[in-house]
Amino acid sequence: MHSGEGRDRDKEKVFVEHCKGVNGIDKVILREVRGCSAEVYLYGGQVTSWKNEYREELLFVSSKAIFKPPKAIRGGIPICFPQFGNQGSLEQHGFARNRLWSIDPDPPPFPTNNPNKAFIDLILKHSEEDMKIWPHRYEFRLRITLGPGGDLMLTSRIRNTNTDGKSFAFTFAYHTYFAVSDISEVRVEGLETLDYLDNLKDKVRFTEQGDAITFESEVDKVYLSTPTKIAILDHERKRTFVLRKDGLPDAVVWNPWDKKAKAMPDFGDDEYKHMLCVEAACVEKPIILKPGEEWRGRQEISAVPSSYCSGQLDPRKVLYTD
Ligand SMILES: O=P(O)(O)OC[C@H]1O[C@@H](O)[C@H](O)[C@@H](O)[C@@H]1O
Repeated sequence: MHSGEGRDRDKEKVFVEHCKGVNGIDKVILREVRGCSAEVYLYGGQVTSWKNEYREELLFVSSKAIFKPPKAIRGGIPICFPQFGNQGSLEQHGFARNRLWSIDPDPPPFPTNNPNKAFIDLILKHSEEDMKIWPHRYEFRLRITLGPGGDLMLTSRIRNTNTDGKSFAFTFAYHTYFAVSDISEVRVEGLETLDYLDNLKDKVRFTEQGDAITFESEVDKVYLSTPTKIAILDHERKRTFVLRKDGLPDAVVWNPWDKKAKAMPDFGDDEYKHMLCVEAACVEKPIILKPGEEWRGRQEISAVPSSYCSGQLDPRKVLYTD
């Protein structure tokens, strides 16, 4: 090996480092030059950390999270596939979040002028065991990219590789747990006046009234056909998360509040105060793929100082223009 090649490889390592996480599970750390980073566990293909250039954690992971099959890791960005929630015959939120993913040896081409160096391609495929509960062949490719400005992008490509001519249907979510200072100081913009299914009321359909959404009790709602941008404003920390999505019409908003928190073994009693799930999802109308067809769903999240979004800018402009 030429020493130049070695140096290049060392440089690449700065952007993508393969190591071991909790319980010796394979983990990948993505880093960008300004100091931001993200961590991805191969177990679940799950992002478990996303930090800004000040090394502040932006995602919530429970102090009681269990990093061991069959439990999914409580926090970060679990992938719900091929079933969201309990709408179907599979375990809650499907099985992708508690399977061991692999590094994709043959990732699909992305635009060649892509300046991002901090990315990882993962893949999950049908196994003989899983075909007993979901009788389909598929390839699920997940690219996780940390942009130079610290934005975190997840792109999923799911292909039907059935050889028996059968289509399959699935629902999906990026179950993102945002870290917030105090849930009672948080506001979500972009979902007001929309229809939603209330999971706490037998999935009955309601219309959201009034202004931005705030939190004072348990929430478990699936907002339907939402705009592509949603903002989560954390007043106390003066931070706004902006979520952009593509191919994912719905958005789930979940906070378990005190009673449910106590009932979850892998979640601290008071931790509900410091998290909010806003999930880019496709729940109401399942995606149907014929053999050979591929679906693509993308989520991009960024964290900006709140002054950028609230007051100085018309929130409508932030949410509805690109
Ligand atoms: O405990 P789990 O399986 O990770 O699910 C957490 C929550 O996930 C949300 O997406 C669902 O809407 C809730 O109903 C559910 O309680």
